[in-house]
Amino acid sequence: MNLVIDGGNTFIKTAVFQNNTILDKQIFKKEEFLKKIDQLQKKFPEIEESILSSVTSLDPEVEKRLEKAFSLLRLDGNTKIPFTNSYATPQTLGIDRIALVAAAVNSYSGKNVLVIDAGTCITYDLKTSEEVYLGGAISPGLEMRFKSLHKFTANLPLVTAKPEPELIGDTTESSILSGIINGIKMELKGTVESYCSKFEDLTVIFTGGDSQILSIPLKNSIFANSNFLLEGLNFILEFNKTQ
Ligand SMILES: Nc1ncnc2c1ncn2[C@@H]1O[C@H](COP(=O)(O)OP(=O)(O)O)[C@@H](O)[C@H]1O
Ligand SMILES: CC(C)(COP(=O)(O)O)[C@@H](O)C(=O)NCCC(=O)O
Ligand SMILES: [K+]
Repeated sequence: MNLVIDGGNTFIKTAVFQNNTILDKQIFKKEEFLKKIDQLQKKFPEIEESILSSVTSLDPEVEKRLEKAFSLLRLDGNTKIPFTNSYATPQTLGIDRIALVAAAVNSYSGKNVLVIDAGTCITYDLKTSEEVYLGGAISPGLEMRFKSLHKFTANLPLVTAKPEPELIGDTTESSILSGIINGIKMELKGTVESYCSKFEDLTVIFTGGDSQILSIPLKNSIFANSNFLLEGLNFILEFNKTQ
């Protein structure tokens, strides 16, 4: 039984896997981490291995607790991975993006895949049909855009996201909702189109905490998968057991 941990810039996500099936999934803030580890250890005493991917620094006590409770694989730039990483600066590559590409290898090997993860940032990652990771893009996430409009202007309010805003906003709030949510959707559609024109038979995976509210029409080659990064971490953990 495996415990996989995805430490993002906003939330920690964990999943317990048994034979590639998720038995439990949690999403929580960093401050709750220690309590959550104890709860998971009690609920799933059969957990033996764990993998940690964090894009931010964690409380050293957390890592100590994880190492004590389960054998811990820390995902970093040196971890063995099931694909060729041709990113020019592998040492600065977000390890969350490594996990997303591993998930693409696991579920769609032999295919060109674009993985879009809408969280604190929106990341775009391209894996070729030959299992080579080329890179992609990093764009400000949904909340970041609301916060930046508020923080970097004199009078704009901090608006809370609402689904499906009208194209033409006729109030300050609806103008901001349209500019941000419709703007991101147009970014998503335009980016998918650009990648589709460069890579034939492209599979697109849409994931991340904001993928629901930012959902775009899922054509036959676009799939939503809220557990994609967690699946990628489990695949890397299983892959390293065979190395
Ligand atoms: N349970 C939740 N509570 C609050 N916000 C959530 C929740 N699930 C998803 N979200 C949305 O997901 C976003 C964070 O997505 P996530 O992929 O976890 O980010 P990251 O991986 O960068 O930490 C938040 O900005 C929020 O809009
Ligand atoms: C871009 C990210 C902050 C995304 O993190 P997230 O939205 O999952 O919190 C993370 O992938 C990162 O820190 N990347 C480092 C720069 C790079 O990938 O080139
Ligand atoms: K992300």
